[in-house]
Amino acid sequence: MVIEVKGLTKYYGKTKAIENVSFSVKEGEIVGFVGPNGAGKTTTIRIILGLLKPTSGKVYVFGKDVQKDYANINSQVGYIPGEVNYYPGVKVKEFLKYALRFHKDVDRDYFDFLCDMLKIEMDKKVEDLSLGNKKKLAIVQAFVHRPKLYIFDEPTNGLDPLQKQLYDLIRKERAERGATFFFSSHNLSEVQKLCDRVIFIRKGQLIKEPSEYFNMKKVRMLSNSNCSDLKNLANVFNFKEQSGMKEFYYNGKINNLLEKLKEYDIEDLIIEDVSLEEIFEELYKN
Ligand SMILES: Nc1ncnc2c1ncn2[C@@H]1O[C@H](COP(=O)(O)OP(=O)(O)OP(=O)(O)O)[C@@H](O)[C@H]1O
Repeated sequence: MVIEVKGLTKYYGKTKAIENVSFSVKEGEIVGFVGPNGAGKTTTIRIILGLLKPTSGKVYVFGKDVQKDYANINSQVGYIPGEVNYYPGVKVKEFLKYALRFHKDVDRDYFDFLCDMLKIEMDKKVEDLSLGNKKKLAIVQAFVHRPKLYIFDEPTNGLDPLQKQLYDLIRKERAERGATFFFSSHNLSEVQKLCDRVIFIRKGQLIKEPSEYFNMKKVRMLSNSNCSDLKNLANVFNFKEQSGMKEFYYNGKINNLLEKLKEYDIEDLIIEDVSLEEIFEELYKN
């Protein structure tokens, strides 16, 4: 395992931020960490990086305890924080020169490649950069030493054009070097495009086994039959009916559903995939 989080709990004074959070991330995986504002994503990420102490629980990165060994571990991690703040009065090129000094043996060709790809404007002052361009500097910082593990806290935050560039880089690093990625987002469609797996967090606790919802279908049918016993079919959720239009979610075997539907006189039927957003909303509602 590249990341192992075991029973993490963190209180800020009396405020409980996360409670008994456990999960792991394997080598070469791209894992999304998704939850609404205040769910506990940043807290979890900061503990994984050794920047915050948990109230209880343990985190192992590359098999090492982050509380004891974070300096060693962090040299193999690329991190993009949620908020990027830089010293004012410095030019981009000066800042990057300084940032590179933290790493041994930086591959200059790869550095040039990153700066070209992201169209970094070397002669601008850091404080004059737009938020998107500041984030680009954070991306260069995170990727330049080609670490084995990347941890990002809301890396693109609604910055659409940047998202594509970042995702291209992520795919390249995984394909060429088997790198591992763990990143938080509240944008589910963003995560859906890229991740092998998503871990959901809400009010400081993981939502168990959300993957079972990934095959959820939305069924809409027009029928004047009385279909109210559909509510009792296994794996039917949120059955709603308005005049002849019936709508529900279904999470079971399609054959079982079709078998049941034969009992009704149906004028029209649509069975479609449900977006992660919608699944998420349904999960949260319940
Ligand atoms: N330094 C702090 N002191 C007190 N409470 C805090 C502190 N940092 C976070 N919290 C609280 O802990 C909870 C989890 O916050 P956290 O920032 O980890 O969530 P998040 O999922 O990253 O949210 P967001 O997406 O809004 O950044 C929230 O209730 C937040 O108000």
